[in-house]
Amino acid sequence: MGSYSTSEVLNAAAVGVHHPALRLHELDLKGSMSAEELPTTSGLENGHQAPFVIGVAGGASSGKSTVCKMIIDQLCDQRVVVVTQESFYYGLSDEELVHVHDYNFDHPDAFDTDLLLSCMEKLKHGKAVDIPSYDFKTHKSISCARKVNPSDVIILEGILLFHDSRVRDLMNMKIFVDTDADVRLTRRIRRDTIEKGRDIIAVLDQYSKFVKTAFEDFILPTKKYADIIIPRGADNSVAIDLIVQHIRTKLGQNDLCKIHPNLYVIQTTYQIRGMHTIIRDAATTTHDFIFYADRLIRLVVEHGLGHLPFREKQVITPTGSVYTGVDFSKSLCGISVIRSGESMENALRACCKGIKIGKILIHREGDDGKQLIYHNLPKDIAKRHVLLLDPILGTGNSAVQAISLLLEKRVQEANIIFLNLISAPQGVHVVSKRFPRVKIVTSEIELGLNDDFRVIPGMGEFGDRYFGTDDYQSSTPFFADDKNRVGLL
Ligand SMILES: O=P(O)(O)OC[C@H]1O[C@H](OP(=O)(O)OP(=O)(O)O)[C@H](O)[C@@H]1O
Ligand SMILES: O=c1cc[nH]c(=O)[nH]1
Repeated sequence: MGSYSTSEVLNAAAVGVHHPALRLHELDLKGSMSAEELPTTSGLENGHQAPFVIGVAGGASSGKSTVCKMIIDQLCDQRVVVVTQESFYYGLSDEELVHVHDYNFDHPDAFDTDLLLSCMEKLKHGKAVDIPSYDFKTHKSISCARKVNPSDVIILEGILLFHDSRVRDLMNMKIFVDTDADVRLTRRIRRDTIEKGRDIIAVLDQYSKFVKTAFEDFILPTKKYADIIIPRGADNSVAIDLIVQHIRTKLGQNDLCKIHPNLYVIQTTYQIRGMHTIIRDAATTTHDFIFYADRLIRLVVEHGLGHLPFREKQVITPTGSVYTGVDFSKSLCGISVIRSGESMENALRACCKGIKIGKILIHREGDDGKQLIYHNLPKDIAKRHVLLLDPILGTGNSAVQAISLLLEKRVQEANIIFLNLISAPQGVHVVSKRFPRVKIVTSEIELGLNDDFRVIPGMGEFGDRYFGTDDYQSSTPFFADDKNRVGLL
């Protein structure tokens, strides 16, 4: 870790001052989103938003893959895929194999760049692709070896990625990992002799014959195309933090919490991403959908409860010691928005013994209009903190109807915590603008809404999938014996 803080470097960059932690060429640091620039339907094509493509180039053993890994780890709440240029090595012919030591693997002609371009074109248009794999032992290419799905962020990594202008043109951000030649050579010797068991003379021979000259002739000249040059590669964590901040800004998701301080997105983990992957998959059975939605709901409910006020409380432990803790808030209730919100009642009951739960029914008229048609709320609701339950925040119309009713019943705006599984930025914007003191707790922020006002990527019609009333899963049994799970409509 260098001795510079991220904000120090950002400030330096923002006012155009050179900072030694990174060299900025064209990085647009003024790109943070205002509320008006939040993703809208028009920014999305058939529900697909073009991925952010990052190119990471630099000499062999410069630490490119470690830089990529650090970026991926920090972007763990985004869908990120890495595509390596090495996957696009041409396989060697029998004749080339005989003279493999004379083959220049560091030359631009060693790569099937046309195939790389066609794969990237598909990924950029939101289509899954089959990527080849190159076997470093046999020097053969295996076509269609790995399926890569479209993602929010695509990282392209390789020594010669900036050599071909068509490949460069694919990239939203170009990073050059600039590591000293002696460090690269030392790493190469260590990797090839210790990890690959190769003879040191052969390694040095290849280095001086091909690797060094290719770096000077083809790789180094492409450094000028980089937007960001990272000195010291993966050791430069300040530069990597900055890059991640910039990507987040461009994706426009993290900023939502800055624009709306009432929005709380639960800290993601790979477990949470895994659960989301299952419930978002159209092929998931009703049984699995319920199981994983329930797990996620429980996490959101627990997180939401953490926003309730508390009083300090001391207890005596079995060892006779004093434990200073807190006492749960007692005056609360849940209000579920029929019917999808009812799926969240069990989790709330499991966390808050004996909690009162009221209901609100909002009727959807057409695709956008909503009308409140029924409610049954605790009589003393005005004195309570209210956990409003509805797994989907889309346009925000239903939430606005529900919250308006609660305010009519004299619930304090600051006493409302709206719990949901997924929130579209549009809904967050609408609810927060109208009710800035209502807290919104969610597990993921979505890309936006489609032309039918459905959340995308979303999970389809939540109520139908949870209560088993959707067409494509109608043969799957659901919990007809559980009155909470048979919708009330
Ligand atoms: O933010 P909005 O655009 O208003 O969308 C969100 C609403 O849509 C869903 O209910 P839906 O109307 O699908 O009814 P259901 O729960 O009965 O299936 C969801 O449970 C919300 O209530
Ligand atoms: O995408 C959406 C929008 C509203 N309600 C849902 O269940 N899904």
